[in-house]
Amino acid sequence: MDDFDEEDGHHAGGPKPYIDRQEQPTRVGLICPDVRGNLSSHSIEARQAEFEGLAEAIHLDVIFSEVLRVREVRPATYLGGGQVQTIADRVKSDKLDLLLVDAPLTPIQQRNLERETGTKVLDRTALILEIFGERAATREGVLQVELAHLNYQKGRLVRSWTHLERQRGSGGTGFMGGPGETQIESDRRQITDRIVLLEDRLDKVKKTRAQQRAQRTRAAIPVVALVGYTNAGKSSLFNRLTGAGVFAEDLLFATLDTTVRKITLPHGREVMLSDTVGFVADLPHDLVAAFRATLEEVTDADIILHVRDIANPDNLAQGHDVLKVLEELGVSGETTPIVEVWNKIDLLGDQGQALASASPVGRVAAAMPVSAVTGQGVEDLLLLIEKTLGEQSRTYQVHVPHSAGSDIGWLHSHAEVISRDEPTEQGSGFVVRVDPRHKTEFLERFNGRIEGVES
Ligand SMILES: Nc1nc2c(ncn2[C@@H]2O[C@H](COP(=O)(O)OP(=O)(O)OP(=O)(O)O)[C@@H](O)[C@H]2O)c(=O)[nH]1
Ligand SMILES: [Mg+2]
Repeated sequence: MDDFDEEDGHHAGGPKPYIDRQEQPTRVGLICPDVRGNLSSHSIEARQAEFEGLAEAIHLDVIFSEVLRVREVRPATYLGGGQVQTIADRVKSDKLDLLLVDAPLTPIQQRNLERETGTKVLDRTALILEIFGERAATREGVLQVELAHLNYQKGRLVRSWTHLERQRGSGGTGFMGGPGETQIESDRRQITDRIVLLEDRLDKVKKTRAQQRAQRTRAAIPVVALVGYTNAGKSSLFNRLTGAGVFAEDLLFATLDTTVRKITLPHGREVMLSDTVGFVADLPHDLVAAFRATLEEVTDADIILHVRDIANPDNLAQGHDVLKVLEELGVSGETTPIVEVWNKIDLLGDQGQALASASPVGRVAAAMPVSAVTGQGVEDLLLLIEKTLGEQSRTYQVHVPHSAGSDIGWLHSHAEVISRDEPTEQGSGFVVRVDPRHKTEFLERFNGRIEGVES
């Protein structure tokens, strides 16, 4: 793939997916604990359906999926004793390879559950990391996932699970059937070393990206970032707007890497549109942190398009989850205009009624119902993007003397030059459009030479 694999003799491609497609599919049981007093805004049905979707995202064979009422979380096993026993029986009778629990399990809970059920147990975070591990394609994605993986793994003693161990062979850093217990201590030291190494490499990746972004900023092309819950339709919309063939599928976390394409808005203005990784409820902190480099497209965006699957009954709670992740990234409706895209309106029975009762989450600049599949509303969305950008930028008339060559250069690289008068002896008059991010510098540089402003 690239040089970094040889560099340190580590395995290629970061955490290896443990599923061997030659072998039989992994038989899993899903447990969705419904904890009393839990303040989740998602309905338990939505959570369960999503958890099944996550398992299917890496093609696990879901043998059963059950909601278990938990009156009180037990520190030792999370679930109640009777429940654990029932599950253990089920593991045997259904010949399960793996149990997935939709909860944040402590390392101790995970170990005890594994011991008492006699099978490998993974929690929600581990499953999400496993999906990301399988999906990561670019060098950056691989680095980020591996870093998140290692940070998660560091605090856990991973029990060897011989069957999986045999399936996946040796040498992976994935924790599905991770290293044997005897190795753990030395592994832990290696993990820490590797974390330092990865962070260093990600820093370099970040610098490259920063340079690329700086070039775009200099070219004054605004960035419009698509964000949203996984499966909301970001990539479908991206493809419709750009004609690009980005992978879009009914699959959670279909997209992992950011893709950027230039598009032209109806009145000729160009913007960079970026498609990004989807968010999900309880996205592991380490993962958000690790993906910061990729998500810098979002933190730097001039406009955020928050894509919501308006036909999903759970979409309001999903919308709030997205705002939470954005907040972790330091982005909100206060810092960046957010336009909500209410996608999948083709799936609504009574569109008028459904949309009348829909409402934006958080502070938004505007909302636009669309269908990425039929194209309905998409043209209006482009106009809305143009208008929102226009509201932010201002048009100025400035006068620049011939001696100030560098100022003319600055205008061409940082602003949009709309027109230039015939030069006179005193210099030239320009009409330029300036984005908010360049406004301060513009006002300082052209102080005293601004002859008119229009918004
Ligand atoms: N009916 C309908 N389906 C849609 C629409 N937009 C997207 N979809 C479907 O929704 C599924 C998810 O679409 P994607 O574009 O992959 O969603 P995404 O937000 O990029 O998902 P991730 O990359 O997994 O975060 C696909 O099966 C799409 O065909 C729409 O407007 N109407
Ligand atoms: Mg996508």
